[in-house]
Amino acid sequence: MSASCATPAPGASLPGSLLYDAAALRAIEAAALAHAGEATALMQRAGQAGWRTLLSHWPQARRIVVVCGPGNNGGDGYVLATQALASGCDAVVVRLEPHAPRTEPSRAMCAAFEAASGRIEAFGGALPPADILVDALFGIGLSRAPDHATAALIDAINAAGVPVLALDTPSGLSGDRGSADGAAVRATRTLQFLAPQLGLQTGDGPDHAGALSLDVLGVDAHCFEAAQAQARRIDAQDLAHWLQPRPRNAHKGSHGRVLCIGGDHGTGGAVMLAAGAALRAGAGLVEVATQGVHIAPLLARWPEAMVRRTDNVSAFAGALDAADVIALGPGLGQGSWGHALFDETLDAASAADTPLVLDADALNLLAARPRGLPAGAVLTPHPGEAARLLETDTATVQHDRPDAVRALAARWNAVVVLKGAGTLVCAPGGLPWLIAAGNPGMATGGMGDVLTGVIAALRAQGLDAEHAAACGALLHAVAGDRAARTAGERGLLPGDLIDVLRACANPEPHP
Ligand SMILES: NC(=O)C1=CN([C@@H]2O[C@H](COP(=O)(O)OP(=O)(O)OC[C@H]3O[C@@H](n4cnc5c(N)ncnc54)[C@H](OP(=O)(O)O)[C@@H]3O)[C@@H](O)[C@H]2O)[C@@H](O)CC1
Ligand SMILES: [K+]
Repeated sequence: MSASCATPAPGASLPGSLLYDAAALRAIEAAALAHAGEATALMQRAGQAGWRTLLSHWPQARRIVVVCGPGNNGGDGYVLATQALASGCDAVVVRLEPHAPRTEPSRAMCAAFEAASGRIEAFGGALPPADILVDALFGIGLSRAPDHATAALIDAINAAGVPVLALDTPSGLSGDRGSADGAAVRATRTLQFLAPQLGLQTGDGPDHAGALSLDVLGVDAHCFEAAQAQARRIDAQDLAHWLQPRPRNAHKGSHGRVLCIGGDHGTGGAVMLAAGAALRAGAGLVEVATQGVHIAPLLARWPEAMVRRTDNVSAFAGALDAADVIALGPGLGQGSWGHALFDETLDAASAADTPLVLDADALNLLAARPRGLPAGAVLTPHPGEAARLLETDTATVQHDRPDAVRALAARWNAVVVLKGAGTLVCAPGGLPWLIAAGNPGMATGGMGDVLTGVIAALRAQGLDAEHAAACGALLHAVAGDRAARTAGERGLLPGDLIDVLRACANPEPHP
């Protein structure tokens, strides 16, 4: 294999930024309190940051309704409401009877609000008229699904038809897992405190959190050393880290040879998409092993590809030997043809240690007939395939995507790309990568085939399995966003991504 993309040397700095969970935030908070003293000081800063955020995004708002819960998240809300009053706005706190403040600092902030003649209303089924709602019900202290009365309050927030600013976390959503066990606020914007939470950026997180802001509350940088990160977030800016300009004396052999295997009768388009994506993502040579009936249309679309008919399985042994990377699965099916190709390919790849990218039916076949994989394999399941690979159900995977991707990587000793909103990529025992790009237009048949081709092409160009998977998932998502910018998300096709892949795969180098 060649090296036209760069895998960072061990210890080299990695792109992106870190994401955390509630335990990490507690550790940062403890370090900050040990350093700076009082909890009320941090709460003051949090509420003031909330007020600044509200003012900068909704400067016209005059009627401000703050929904406060019983903990310190509620305390932040009382500070914000007090600030709003001081600025001449009409600020009202709404809360459930059992949600009177329970912590020392939130009691103090509630008392300060009342001392400033702030009004507190008990929620009786309807919220007062508002230009904006502030969600200060629960933050990182959410410990269970909201009960009936709390769910009614959350439903009223979501039904109010005005912008919602959530403090720290949209109430009801787990900032660790990216899922909700019951009712959860759908915010227009969420202002996170201290450090960004992983759960706001994967699964249901983006739909509930809305736009994201962060305020570190003036906490000293060393306080963050105590916190264990849960993921590394990468976005479009980070592509240039891996996709450097090519050396001037490169030749096609420098960029590796990808073999795409799949396309049973009726699903030939899948392997064509994978091959086209591999070509556009920069593979030096792309060969396709498929049913003979697909060869003519494939060559009409991609004359650059080499083809191998596989009506007879033994006919493509030479292609297996020659490949630097094998992409197995697009359109493979689970019939006898697919089974035979699956077995033959895994045997050959294991014997020769050829890097594999497995998708679609290759994953279903693997789940049905578990076997060891050669080192450095990449699996790209959607949540349903992930559930089969973990012998669980899709809801369980989506309930805790970070846990699922770590478990998959450990179970299969492979790099795993768990697709869906906030795609996660994880190597065995590694820190997951969070792909901060992509859009719901990409939830269309064939998008996964494009991803498979992209990852295989990057692997062929010299990235190791983890970096090929992370960079490939990012490149795929960035291409999806670029294609959607032209004419919208609805109706976006995998072929639209392939059309823009080349432009995305050649980012401007960092200065
Ligand atoms: N980290 C920091 O440095 C800073 C943190 N700050 C802020 O503090 C927040 C964390 O505060 P927190 O620990 O008091 O937790 P919080 O989210 O208010 O909720 C806990 C309360 O809710 C209750 N409760 C939970 N679930 C419930 C349910 N389903 N239904 C009903 N009740 C439920 C729970 O009751 P319990 O589980 O104990 O019965 C408890 O009473 C953080 O997100 C940030 O906004 C900033 O002030 C400054 C810097
Ligand atoms: K909240």
